[in-house]
Amino acid sequence: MSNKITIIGSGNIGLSLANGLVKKEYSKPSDITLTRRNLKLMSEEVAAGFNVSDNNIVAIYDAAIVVLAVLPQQLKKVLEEIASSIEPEKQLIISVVSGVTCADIRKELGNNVQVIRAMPNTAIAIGQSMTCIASDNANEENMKEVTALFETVGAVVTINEDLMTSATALCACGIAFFLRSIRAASQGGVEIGFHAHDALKMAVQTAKGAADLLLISQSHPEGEIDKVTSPKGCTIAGLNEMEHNGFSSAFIKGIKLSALKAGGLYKEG
Ligand SMILES: NC(=O)C1=CN([C@@H]2O[C@H](COP(=O)(O)OP(=O)(O)OC[C@H]3O[C@@H](n4cnc5c(N)ncnc54)[C@H](O)[C@@H]3O)[C@@H](O)[C@H]2O)C=CC1
Ligand SMILES: O=C(O)[C@@H]1CCC=N1
Repeated sequence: MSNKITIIGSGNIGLSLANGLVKKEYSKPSDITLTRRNLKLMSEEVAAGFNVSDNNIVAIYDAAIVVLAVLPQQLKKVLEEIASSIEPEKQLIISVVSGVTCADIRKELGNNVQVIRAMPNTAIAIGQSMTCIASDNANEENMKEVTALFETVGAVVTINEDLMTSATALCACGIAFFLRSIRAASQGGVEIGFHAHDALKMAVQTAKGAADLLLISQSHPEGEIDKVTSPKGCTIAGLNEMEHNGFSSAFIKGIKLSALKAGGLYKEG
């Protein structure tokens, strides 16, 4: 397989992916082509050594991997544009577009094209993504290649394609949910006496410590919570107050709604 990658759609996730692959030395910037309709917005990427193009057909010409990273409502136009230029025996499609199945993509690109769906999150830019991948027709070699690609920029789990919208909600949207909870913690910190900058730093490190406790010790959140909640103590008082106000319930409901929405985006237009 050649090492050329073309990313169609250089927005938030397309650029995060490109930057992550370069940062972790999976690719050189010169092996990645980024496409966007308005190239005036790509001066930073040009300076970083990426190839840029506003012509998707030219941009995929010698790519081994074509990554689709446009919005669901922008995808049909892109697929129609590149359909006759894709070379199924030489090129693999990776789609990070939410709510669009491998079969939907093959409907436009042809049945012999191998398509792998990937759902990363924006932490891919710093090599810390949780990426779920799925395919209904890719061969083992391509699945291994794509697993290796995403493993250089975070953790990878292979799932059934019908769980892809759930993965979108839990992992891709999830970045925003955890960020908002860190922001809320820092706002609480300001109310109890810290300057905003210090409160945010303290909240971020505390969140990182909580995540690392689970990752490194392989423990369960409730087991770790039990270690913090002293009898009649201040932690259980705060935690129960949050639960009385629907903390877990709000999180669960948000994830369920995001999953519903993620599944419907392509059809809604
Ligand atoms: N932002 C995120 O955290 C994640 C997004 N996704 C998925 O990735 C896709 C992109 O999302 P974002 O990056 O957030 O959106 P975005 O709006 O930031 O990026 C889309 C990019 O595609 C470009 N574009 C539109 N039409 C084009 C065309 N015909 N040719 C070339 N470029 C074109 C736009 O100019 C824009 O730069 C969506 O389908 C989304 O569901 C998946 C995982 C995480
Ligand atoms: O909000 C969205 O629709 C995209 C998909 C997952 C993360 N961002």
